[in-house]
Amino acid sequence: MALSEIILGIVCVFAAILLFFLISIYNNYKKVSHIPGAFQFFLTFKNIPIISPYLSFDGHKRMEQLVKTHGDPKTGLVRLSMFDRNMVVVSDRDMLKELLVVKGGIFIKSWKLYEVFNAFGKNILSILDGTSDSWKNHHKVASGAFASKNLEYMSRVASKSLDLCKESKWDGEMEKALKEGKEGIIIDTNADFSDITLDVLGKAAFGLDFSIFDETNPEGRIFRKSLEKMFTTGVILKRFVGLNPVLSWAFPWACKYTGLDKAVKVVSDKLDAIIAERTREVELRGMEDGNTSETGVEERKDLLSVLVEANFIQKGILSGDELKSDAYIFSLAGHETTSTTLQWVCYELSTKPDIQNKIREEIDLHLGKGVNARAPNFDDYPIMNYVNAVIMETANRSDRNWDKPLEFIPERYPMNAEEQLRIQHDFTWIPFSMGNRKCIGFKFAQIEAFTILVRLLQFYELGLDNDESNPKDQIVDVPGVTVRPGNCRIILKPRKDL
Ligand code: HEM
Repeated sequence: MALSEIILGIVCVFAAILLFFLISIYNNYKKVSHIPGAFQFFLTFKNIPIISPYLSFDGHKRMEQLVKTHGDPKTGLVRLSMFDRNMVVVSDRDMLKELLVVKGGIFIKSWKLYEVFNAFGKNILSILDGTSDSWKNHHKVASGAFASKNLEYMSRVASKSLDLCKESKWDGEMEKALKEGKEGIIIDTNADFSDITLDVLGKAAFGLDFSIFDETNPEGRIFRKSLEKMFTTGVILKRFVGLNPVLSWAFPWACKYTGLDKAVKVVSDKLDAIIAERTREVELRGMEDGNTSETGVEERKDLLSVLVEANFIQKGILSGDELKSDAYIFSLAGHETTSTTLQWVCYELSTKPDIQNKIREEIDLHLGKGVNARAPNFDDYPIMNYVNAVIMETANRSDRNWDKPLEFIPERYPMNAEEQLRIQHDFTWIPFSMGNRKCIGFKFAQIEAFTILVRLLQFYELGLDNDESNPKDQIVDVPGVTVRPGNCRIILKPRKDL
């Protein structure tokens, strides 16, 4: 075959692909042509010179900019073509209410997005229709699981997890740094908060020690590694191979080759064993309609145990496999999200010493200072409103609901727990979504972030090592399930006032 024929063949293939894309975009455009607002193209390639500003809207800042510059002037609506489907960006409070509450039964979730979470079958997150009996059953049982006894237990675990990271990692590094005349240590916020929140998750969600800060529980470590493989390799393979009409034949082979098969088996077997054990225990305790009989079996408070118990109280409306799938999704939904929130809070506080001092004053006032200080707990959460306002402010970025949205003003929130809760239900603050598909773990996440942050600030002052006036040293958005701060070097310094 002549070279010219090969080149012609390649050109034809590329032309066919391009034509396919253009037809897909046109077909998709027809579906949303009646919606106002700009129609933009979305690609995640960030570094294509000249065209990347028009093709990449991945970070939250870029998305905000897009809504502002190209959104429908009245509502902020923007339509994005994702080539194989459309995305409509909605940021208007009334519209969100319409979508998530009034017409929540019509706007069901997208199959393509949520199928990747069905490693063990459908679960509370991946059931598309929030009005279906199946979702209602999952929700009924899961709501019972996020009970105060679990949250109270989790906050004790969270405080200890911070201590464990401090003792096993930061203390040693700090001693060395101080000896060398440095004022503190630079921490890897992504790795360290990920470790802390994963430690919390293992203990408070499964009653398992993942052995993150020591080597004492090899079984826990294997489980954790397998879980992480499912979160990363598993989700990516399913999305780009398993659900790809052209490549799906290679999915079983890819699972075997990457070791995903083994990881899924480890997680599945362990969750089955825990669920069977906890079911036996609940039956032994004779739980029914919330009454506990005295049988001597100690009551467990981790999420999975409380989930099994809630299912028992609901007369077993979920099967063992459904419980397993919910447990898996709790671990996926509840890990990176909280870690990311903490990373952004630390970044904000490290650049705002006044707010950091104010938050610490509230902490010291309630928990004492120095050797007399006690660790935070569940009961402190509704009292320390400034800490919560700082966390809420970090997660808030909507100029359709707030004045000066890009300025960091925790004082914009009411300083009492009831009022803070009210604005979490009226669409002025929506990081956990709204309506019946609102994050079921929102209180778990808020109390966890609260506890870890308070404990951290009891020991340290936070500073930023980046020189933000240098464009090359600025914090960048790293997109993932959530957007985390990249290139962020937080300095921990021992508190001078202790
Ligand atoms: C800062 C931390 C968190 C944020 C910002 C967050 C945010 C969200 C959002 C926006 C949704 C709606 C997603 C969708 O419908 O596709 C959601 C759903 C969900 N979240 Fe969270 N979440 C956080 C922490 C947690 C934690 C700690 C857990 C569990 C331990 C959890 C469990 C869930 C579950 C099970 C759902 C599905 C609820 C349903 O569809 O009925 N989340 N979360």
